[in-house]
Amino acid sequence: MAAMKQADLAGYLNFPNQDIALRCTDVNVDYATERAIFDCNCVFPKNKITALIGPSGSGKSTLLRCLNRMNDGRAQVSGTIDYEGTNLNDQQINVYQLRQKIGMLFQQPNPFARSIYFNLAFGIREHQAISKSELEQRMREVLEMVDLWSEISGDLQRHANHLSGGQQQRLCLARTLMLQPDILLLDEPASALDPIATAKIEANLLALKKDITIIIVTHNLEQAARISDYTAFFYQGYLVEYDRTKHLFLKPHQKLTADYLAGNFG
Ligand SMILES: Nc1ncnc2c1ncn2[C@@H]1O[C@H](COP(=O)(O)OP(=O)(O)OP(=O)(O)O)[C@@H](O)[C@H]1O
Repeated sequence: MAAMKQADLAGYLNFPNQDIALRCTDVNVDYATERAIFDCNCVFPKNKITALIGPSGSGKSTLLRCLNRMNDGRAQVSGTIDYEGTNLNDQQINVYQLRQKIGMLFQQPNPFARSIYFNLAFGIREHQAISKSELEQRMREVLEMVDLWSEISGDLQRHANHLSGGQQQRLCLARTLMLQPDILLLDEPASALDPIATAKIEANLLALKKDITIIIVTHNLEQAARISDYTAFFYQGYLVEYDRTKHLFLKPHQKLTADYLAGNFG
């Protein structure tokens, strides 16, 4: 299989830099025993939601993890990942600072086993000097963004483990937002949640994209169709097709994409 033809991608790769949050050029990722991403060229437009879809093992999470250096120590990444004129694959990059700007949310909610207050305060206090009143103002703002403020009646001392799974995931989202990221990477953030909790996370993401670029790995094709602006379809480590979501879902160019969307394999 060959990587998606440059001609098919040309329109997107030519997006002007000011509209692009991240641009991958010739990215390859090697684990000790296998290559997981082959010659990936793609862009992630600013203030849009891009979904990464594809069958299990197609490389979606591997590529996502390249975008904030989560593959360090586990895989060899080559190629360029341009973020604001810097190659974030450059070993000189301060990864700690990078992850403030490019935050990540995982499949399982993973709050610290402490209060909501601690969860929200911890990261930002590590990164910057902030007064108590500013801190608490920002806590309220992010909890409102994820619709948790009213649900917890403003009780920041409540233990995070006493929240429902969906509330814990929204708390983790709020924790990431405390650092005011430019980009959010989400690896199946709703797959452990029920439909109501999933709908709340999706509504949060749609509201957040006015300020933040969002890249989401999802197995849920309906979710990708509902919330994303662009979709990238991966198969066996290759980017097979990338397009506006409605085009890719309604009129895929590649037979492989059409077969996957039709449920012929997965
Ligand atoms: N830490 C690792 N060490 C070695 N190989 C790995 C590692 N993580 C992933 N792989 C391999 O890389 C390939 C891509 O895996 P990846 O998890 O990126 O796929 P995926 O599309 O996200 O799959 P899923 O949808 O099941 O999460 C697979 O063949 C997988 O076995």
